[in-house]
Amino acid sequence: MIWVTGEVDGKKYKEPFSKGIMSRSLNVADIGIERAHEIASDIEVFLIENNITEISSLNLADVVLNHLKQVDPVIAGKYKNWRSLRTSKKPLIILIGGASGVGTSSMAFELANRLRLKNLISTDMIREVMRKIVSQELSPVIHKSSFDAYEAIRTPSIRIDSVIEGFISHVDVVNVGIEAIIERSVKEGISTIIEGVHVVPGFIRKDLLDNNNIIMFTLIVEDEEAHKQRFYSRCRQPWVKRSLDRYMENFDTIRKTQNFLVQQAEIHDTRIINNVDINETIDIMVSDILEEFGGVENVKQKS
Ligand SMILES: Nc1ncnc2c1ncn2[C@@H]1O[C@H](COP(=O)(O)OP(=O)(O)OP(=O)(O)O)[C@@H](O)[C@H]1O
Ligand SMILES: O=C(O)[C@@H](CO)OP(=O)(O)O
Repeated sequence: MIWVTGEVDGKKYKEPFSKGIMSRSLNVADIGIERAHEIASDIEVFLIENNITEISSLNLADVVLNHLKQVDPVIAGKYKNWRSLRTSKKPLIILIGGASGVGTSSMAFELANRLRLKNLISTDMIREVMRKIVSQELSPVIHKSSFDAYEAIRTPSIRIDSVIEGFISHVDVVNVGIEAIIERSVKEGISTIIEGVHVVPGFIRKDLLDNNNIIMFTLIVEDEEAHKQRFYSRCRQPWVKRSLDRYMENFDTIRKTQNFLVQQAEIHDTRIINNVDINETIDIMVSDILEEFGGVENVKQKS
């Protein structure tokens, strides 16, 4: 038996070496699960051949890194960035925005799984709480959806497009909750993913962005038909109660909000991902995160 020792919050731990745990950790570095299993097996063989029956997690990470440097320097760089990120004192805050139906919830869930992050918050849930606190009279827009909030605007529309006017008013209210979640996550030191239509480039307070490990992505579905299919696909899931008709009736305004999000992302230099292939979307986000916060070295894919 090989034992791995470590310390978390001042408490020492000792657990059996597990190839499964190591594979999941390697997979975060964008290695791919099959390759990760192979490398985990190689590491186990190395430990056995060197009669290592107990090793600290930090020394084990060095063993893995030295092995990866021989196997593939690009992967070694990604693993090094991931370790640097994992041991960072600052929590990682990931914000995933996108128009209704583009896949922010699904991608956030996949990313949380890949990065082994436990804190995942939907802006729809933040809005639901706010709807209980803020009355219809005080803020009619919060009681609507992002794409039909314009129907609740009381003040005369001063912008070119009332749909965007309504979207901005709606998001502005939910944004108070988003910033509160960011502040709490930073205060508690908990890495968090926040996802939903209310994550808009340029709407988050600059001091929050500048002082923390925060990265934002804007997901889109470029192709209109593919975007429509997302609503069909979601409504086929038995537990989904949201009616397909409502999204189809409002599809044009949903597309208008997507165009606005793209404009905002371009102005604020936010990564836009055309969310077509789940694995590609996740790989892009993981790669950006490792490069942005791994900090140790920029890892360029082999050409
Ligand atoms: N990259 C993808 N490829 C194929 N299907 C996807 C992809 N991403 C999401 N989907 C599917 O599209 C549907 C909508 O995804 P999801 O509910 O995550 O969208 P959303 O952006 O969270 O929507 P809303 O903001 O309205 O809740 C789901 O059925 C999901 O499985
Ligand atoms: O406001 C919206 O655009 C969507 C986002 O998920 O919420 P709902 O489906 O509740 O309208």
